[in-house]
Amino acid sequence: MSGYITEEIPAEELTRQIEQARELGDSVRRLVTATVVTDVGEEELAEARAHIDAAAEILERSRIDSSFGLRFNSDGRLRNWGNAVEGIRNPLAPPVEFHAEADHVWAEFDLGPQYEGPPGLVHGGVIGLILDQVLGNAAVNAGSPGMTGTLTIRYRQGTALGPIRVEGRLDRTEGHKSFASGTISTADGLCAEAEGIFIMPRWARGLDASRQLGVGDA
Ligand SMILES: CCCCCCCCCCCC(=O)SCCNC(=O)CCNC(=O)[C@H](O)C(C)(C)COP(=O)(O)OP(=O)(O)OC[C@H]1O[C@@H](n2cnc3c(N)ncnc32)[C@H](O)[C@@H]1OP(=O)(O)O
Repeated sequence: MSGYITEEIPAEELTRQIEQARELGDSVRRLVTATVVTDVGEEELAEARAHIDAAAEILERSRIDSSFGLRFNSDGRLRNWGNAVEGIRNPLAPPVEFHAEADHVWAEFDLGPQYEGPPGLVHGGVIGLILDQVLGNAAVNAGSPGMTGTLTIRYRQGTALGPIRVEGRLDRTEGHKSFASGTISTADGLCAEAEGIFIMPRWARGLDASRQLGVGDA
């Protein structure tokens, strides 16, 4: 399967690259938020756009031919910088930093105005995106990774934009299938709950366990 890449970047250099990636992602995330809520006049919009286009031209001077993929470094670190939920260099990702406990994974983070669906509330698709990842990570954390086969979401109440908490856990496994569940909540209480079936695909069943993870730690 393409997109799974092995690298040998010296540890110190990789640490520096990770810092730079986070900084770049954070700067563009700030830009995305500012773009949604800006109220400046026509002249300032034109000025900002010229700067943004100039920055894009610099970044485009050299680029990889595909998406970022999943990169395994020789020191054991994994990079999934393009991941839509936790990719540090992906400005579409919040990004979410998951914490792994013995029996569940969790994260707390803010969803800004770029994630709006109904006015003031998080878009339902964004909720699905986040629940997919947290349930998937719960399966990974429990040692039973897989790709999403089925994801069922119950939206209990609107999720206000701002701080949220997500949790996921592996409930049971059955052959190549992992059954996981999880929630999204805010200060208003439980907002959405999900159940998912994560399946180790046929093509991955013979691979080394580290190659089946599909999530990065950087
Ligand atoms: C490398 C890891 C990355 C790990 C990635 C970790 C990160 C997770 C977070 C991100 C998650 C994603 O976004 S993943 C991206 C979104 N998902 C996808 O693109 C998946 C697309 N679908 C597929 O690739 C495939 O259909 C699979 C992998 C779901 C299943 O195909 P398969 O590999 O051929 O499996 P197969 O042998 O037929 O079936 C195995 C068992 O699962 C059942 N089964 C098959 N499909 C489904 C289904 N949709 N929902 C329920 N159950 C199903 C079968 O009945 C069978 O049960 P039995 O007879 O054994 O009882």
